[in-house]
Amino acid sequence: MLHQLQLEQIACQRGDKVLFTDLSLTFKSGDFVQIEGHNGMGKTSLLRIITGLALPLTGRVQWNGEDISLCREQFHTDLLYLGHLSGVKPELTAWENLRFYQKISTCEQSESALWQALETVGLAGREDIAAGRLSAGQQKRIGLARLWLSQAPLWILDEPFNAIDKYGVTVLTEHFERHVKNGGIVILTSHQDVPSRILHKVRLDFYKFLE
Ligand SMILES: Nc1ncnc2c1ncn2[C@@H]1O[C@H](COP(=O)(O)OP(=O)(O)OP(=O)(O)O)[C@@H](O)[C@H]1O
Repeated sequence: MLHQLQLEQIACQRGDKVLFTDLSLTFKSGDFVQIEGHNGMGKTSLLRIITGLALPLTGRVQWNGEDISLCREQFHTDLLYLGHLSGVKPELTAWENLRFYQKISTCEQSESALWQALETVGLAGREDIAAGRLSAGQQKRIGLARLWLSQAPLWILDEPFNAIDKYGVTVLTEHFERHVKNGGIVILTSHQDVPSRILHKVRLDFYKFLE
């Protein structure tokens, strides 16, 4: 199935400040997109609007032709959002964190897939240590391991490469490319260069609100 995410004339306000206006974009199956912009430009705010976690000042977000507020359940089945903190619970081990994710989402449910995901992100052998006692990069990898379990077509990722080493960035990027080649959509923010030839960039500065 082909998917489409459409942003129509989005304006975003945080506090008393309008960050950007008139943002209209369409993302389709096969799109791998990086949202670019300086610190504080509104990248995280935009991702939160796209996921439905925040409301735009004006405009609307549509998933497969329907407003996301009207197809909430389907949209959340189709979406994997990893925010800055990736939702990792520090008191649970890597294994328990992923098991919890399997329980609460429509994703690959088998235990062998869980072990494979841990192995792929380099956490095999550390699966029984509480996440809070792992390094920042290892904690980040627990969150990212979900990308190897997820069956959601739409991946929205806020700074997925933060704290990830160079080899990890390559492995992740290849995984994103595979996902979009299989009909998925990947939208991410990153302050570092993403080593992909199929990546498109959207500069948020172009939509900056000018007072
Ligand atoms: N809870 C909040 N209340 C009011 N203003 C906020 C809040 N959170 C963020 N902001 C402001 O909104 C603006 C955009 O923040 P946002 O986190 O979306 O930027 P960003 O582009 O993702 O930044 P960075 O590159 O530093 O991660 C910033 O100026 C910030 O101060």
